[in-house]
Amino acid sequence: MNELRDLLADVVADADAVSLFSPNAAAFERFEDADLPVVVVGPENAVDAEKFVELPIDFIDLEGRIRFGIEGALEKEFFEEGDEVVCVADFLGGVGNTVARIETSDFSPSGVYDLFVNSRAEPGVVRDVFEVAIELGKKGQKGKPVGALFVVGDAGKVMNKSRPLSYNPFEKSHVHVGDPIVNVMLKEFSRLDGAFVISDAGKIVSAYRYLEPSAEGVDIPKGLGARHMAGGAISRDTNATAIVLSESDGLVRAFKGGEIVLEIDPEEY
Ligand SMILES: Nc1ncnc2c1ncn2[C@@H]1O[C@H](COP(=O)(O)OP(=O)(O)OP(=O)(O)O)[C@@H](O)[C@H]1O
Ligand SMILES: [Mn+2]
Repeated sequence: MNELRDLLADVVADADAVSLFSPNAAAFERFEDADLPVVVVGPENAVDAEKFVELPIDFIDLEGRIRFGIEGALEKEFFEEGDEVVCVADFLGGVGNTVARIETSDFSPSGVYDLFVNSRAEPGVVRDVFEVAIELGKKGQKGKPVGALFVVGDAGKVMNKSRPLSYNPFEKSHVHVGDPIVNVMLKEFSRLDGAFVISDAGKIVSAYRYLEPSAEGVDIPKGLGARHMAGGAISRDTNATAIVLSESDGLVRAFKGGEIVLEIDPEEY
């Protein structure tokens, strides 16, 4: 099939770099002597690659994974702006079955890499909160869909721009996201109104906060209500990241600088 070979040759012609997504050792070895930079993107650096971008969460959709990898590699200066990058990825259960050419000059960053790596809060904290939100979205609360709003990082300022709706069950405790017991507590309290406030280091500062940020200049998609507006606005008015689970459409969205930077369907996890 020369036609197919030609087609693939066009896709990879004059590439400036290669990016391997979730590679196995065999796939990586094939590129060992390549004269192009090879960037590995995955949950861990199993092949000991020199150029590596860590995936903080398991992006199920290929676009999410590729976006994160490209944004991370650009940020780490593994690629230069304008490079043409060939990505090799696993798709629909296949291994190394997908080749995509990305022109980084036409690529507008979604901010997803920034969300995890350059947030005020520690990357592991953002990831842990994301995971709680996804799990909550999957299971709901006793089978019923549930919504929740987590405000992560810059907690002092967030507290100043909010007020309590009820007594704070975390008042005197020193608990952190990621502890298994805390995940149970967060899920339990998510039935109640308001937002959770979490510090840069992952300490749960408060539950039941009613956020009162300035919403000026915040533009969220039509159809999303007060919870999302509050999340978007607090992420603009402070350096916090807001992670919002919608009770009505079941999606988890992350806001930074007033913008949605990531939207995930927990059912696909
Ligand atoms: N300013 C706020 N601060 C904290 N929590 C808020 C604020 N506004 C709304 N909420 C919480 O969000 C809940 C749902 O509100 P609303 O339905 O307007 O939001 P929404 O964006 O449509 O979210 P959902 O998709 O979950 O319905 C409220 O019951 C309340 O607990
Ligand atoms: Mn609503």
